[in-house]
Amino acid sequence: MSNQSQIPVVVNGAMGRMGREIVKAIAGADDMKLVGAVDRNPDAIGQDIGEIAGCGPLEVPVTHDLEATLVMAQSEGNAVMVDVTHPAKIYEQVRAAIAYGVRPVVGTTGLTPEQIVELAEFAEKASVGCLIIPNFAIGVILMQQAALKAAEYFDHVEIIELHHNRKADAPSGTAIKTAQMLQEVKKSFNPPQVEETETLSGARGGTTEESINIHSVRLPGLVAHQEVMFGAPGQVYTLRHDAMDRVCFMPGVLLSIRKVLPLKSLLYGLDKIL
Ligand SMILES: NC(=O)C1=CN([C@@H]2O[C@H](COP(=O)(O)OP(=O)(O)OC[C@H]3O[C@@H](n4cnc5c(N)ncnc54)[C@H](OP(=O)(O)O)[C@@H]3O)[C@@H](O)[C@H]2O)C=CC1
Ligand SMILES: O=C(O)C1=N[C@H](C(=O)O)C[C@H](O)C1
Repeated sequence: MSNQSQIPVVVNGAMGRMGREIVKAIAGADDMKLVGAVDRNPDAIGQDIGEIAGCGPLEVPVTHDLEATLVMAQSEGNAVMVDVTHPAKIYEQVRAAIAYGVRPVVGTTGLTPEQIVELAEFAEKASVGCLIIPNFAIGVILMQQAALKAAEYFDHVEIIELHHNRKADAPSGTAIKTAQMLQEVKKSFNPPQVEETETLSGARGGTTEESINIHSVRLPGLVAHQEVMFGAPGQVYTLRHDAMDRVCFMPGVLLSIRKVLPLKSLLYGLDKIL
């Protein structure tokens, strides 16, 4: 495919676990070209991100200057920024990308519901497409859809998410999105059966607006896993997804890059573009 018709993509957080995998996936996609690799790691500045990611030279040096990279990407036209960084800076980074007309595909989790609403309003005003995707793995979307079906029949549900212990945010963006999706059945989950006392604070996990308890486990050795457990008298129905390798997220990342281009507003969740 000619360079002209390739989608220019910036990866923010390119040195990270997800960032490196995404760099490789873009390098292997005929219809995309990596034009920028941003990371805050000072040791990597100027190094070729292709060499770092292990897919050979791409002639894209790592930079810490997101704004300059967005300006350059804007001049390419129809550009996309994939963000896989950290909850602390994500809101400002997505706003900046929208302001420069570079369409954000946000893998970074930790945005508050209020921030998502504000970004949606900003994207709409700017007529710039934006995707916030708490989980790029198709198996997770299937698990969420199965959970939505089960929620029609079960009134009691809890979510257990398990991740590696380098994860900054808890609970996971996936667990929050799963609980939000169950709102669609319009019922109040987990009606109390007894008056509960926590003798150890947090023992029952965090409780969402939907009255769903979320429990977060962090251990080395884990990658990204989630269980949605439904209970009813005499039965327990458990749905589980295991991400064994970050490669499972890459088809969803590439799909999101392609699907964000024609959008003029913000969509939240991979299910919205399947
Ligand atoms: N949507 C999905 O399917 C998935 C989402 N994620 C999410 O993606 C994010 C990244 O995860 P992961 O790759 O495991 O994390 P890592 O810590 O491995 O990578 C994050 C990278 O971004 C860098 N970084 C942090 N803040 C900034 C910033 N403001 N600007 C530029 N670079 C920055 C980090 O540098 P340093 O090392 O110096 O901190 C690091 O190199 C998390 O929010 C995670 O929840 C992860 C997997 C799947
Ligand atoms: O930090 C991670 O690793 C992951 N984060 C996302 C989340 O918070 O849901 C997606 C996936 O679970 C991996």
